[in-house]
Amino acid sequence: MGESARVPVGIVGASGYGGVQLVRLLLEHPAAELVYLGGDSSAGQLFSDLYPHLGHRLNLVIESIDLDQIAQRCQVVFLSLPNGLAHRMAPELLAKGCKVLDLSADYRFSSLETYTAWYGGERADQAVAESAVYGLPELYRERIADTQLVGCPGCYPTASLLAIAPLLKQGLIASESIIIDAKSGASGGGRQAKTQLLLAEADNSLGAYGVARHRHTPEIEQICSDLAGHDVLVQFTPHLIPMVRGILATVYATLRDPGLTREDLFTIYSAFYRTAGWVKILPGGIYPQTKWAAGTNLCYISVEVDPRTGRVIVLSAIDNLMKGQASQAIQCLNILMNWEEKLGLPNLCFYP
Ligand SMILES: NC(=O)C1=CN([C@@H]2O[C@H](COP(=O)(O)OP(=O)(O)OC[C@H]3O[C@@H](n4cnc5c(N)ncnc54)[C@H](OP(=O)(O)O)[C@@H]3O)[C@@H](O)[C@H]2O)C=CC1
Ligand SMILES: CC(=O)N[C@@H](CCC(=O)OP(=O)(O)O)C(=O)O
Repeated sequence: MGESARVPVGIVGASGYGGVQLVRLLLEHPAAELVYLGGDSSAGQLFSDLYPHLGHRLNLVIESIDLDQIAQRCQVVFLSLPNGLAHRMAPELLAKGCKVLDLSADYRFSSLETYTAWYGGERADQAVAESAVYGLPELYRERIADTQLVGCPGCYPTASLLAIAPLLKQGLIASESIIIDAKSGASGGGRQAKTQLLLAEADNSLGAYGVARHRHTPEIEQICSDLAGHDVLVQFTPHLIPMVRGILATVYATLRDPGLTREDLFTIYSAFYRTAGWVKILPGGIYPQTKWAAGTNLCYISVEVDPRTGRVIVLSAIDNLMKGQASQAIQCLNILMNWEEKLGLPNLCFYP
């Protein structure tokens, strides 16, 4: 593909953790050209002053937000902002012809009533929200290819939904029995200063948070309900673990047929994800480690059965900043633009 054929792309919220991952990936992307970086408190600064290790590749200044300017210069815009901001920008960018990929929660919900019940704020863009497609390619690839607005999933929902989708889609579990126990590294909380994410608070410790009320619960439930064809509630408990990157979700559910074996489920999962190059189903007895996914767009899954309890146990590991956020958004970009889905996406972890 020639240099002139590259599609101009911008990132609003470039200084954050999602932003810098997008920058890193787009600099290596053969079909996209990074032409615009936007921000708030970082506006006016050279991106390389914030992230000097990328200075040899990038000489862009972070600009304050001017939607006219962005739409004139960019064909595709990533919004990597705190929740509650994208909905003030996306409708205008869409009206001006841009394709938009929102990494926040603003466009993950088809019902704004659900969104505002969990996230608060006022919304008047129900029609735009309904036009958005949930950006989990393994489940909604065809719809992503056909939209102008992608609501990219949260990190815990990505790990959890990939773990549970084959079971729900094929009616293999009692849908009211789903329990998700998940652990995340501290980068899940973003780059802004938060006391609980200080090294002295988070190191040498493991604790749950958001118990029975985390905002990813309704997001997981929305997609589970879509897969099952009826309303599904889940029990979801996240934990903060003293590491930087990675999520491990352990999902428990009761099998409708307690005679199903680990080998049966390995076959079912392998078939379900046969066209999904980023989901790796591990052979029996091998359980995923978060570090295997670090820096990649991969999701490692293993499925186990406990014949004593009749439960299935699914383990799912991703990098929260990659498959859980930025690289999944690039995967969606590739689909949206009708490019090869693997363009610009790393598939080898950087740990030994
Ligand atoms: N971290 C993760 O693992 C995941 C995060 N997400 C979601 O992705 C989004 C981005 O997350 P993350 O990168 O972690 O967040 P960060 O806190 O690291 O970054 C937030 C970015 O938003 C910018 N920003 C804040 N307010 C404004 C504003 N008023 N106008 C323009 N820019 C603004 C900041 O710019 P400046 O520095 O210039 O003020 C910064 O670049 C969030 O919605 C998050 O919930 C989704 C999946 C995983
Ligand atoms: C460790 C940590 O704090 N994780 C974040 C994950 C946030 C995320 O994935 O983003 P959205 O808010 O866009 O859904 C949390 O639990 O809120």
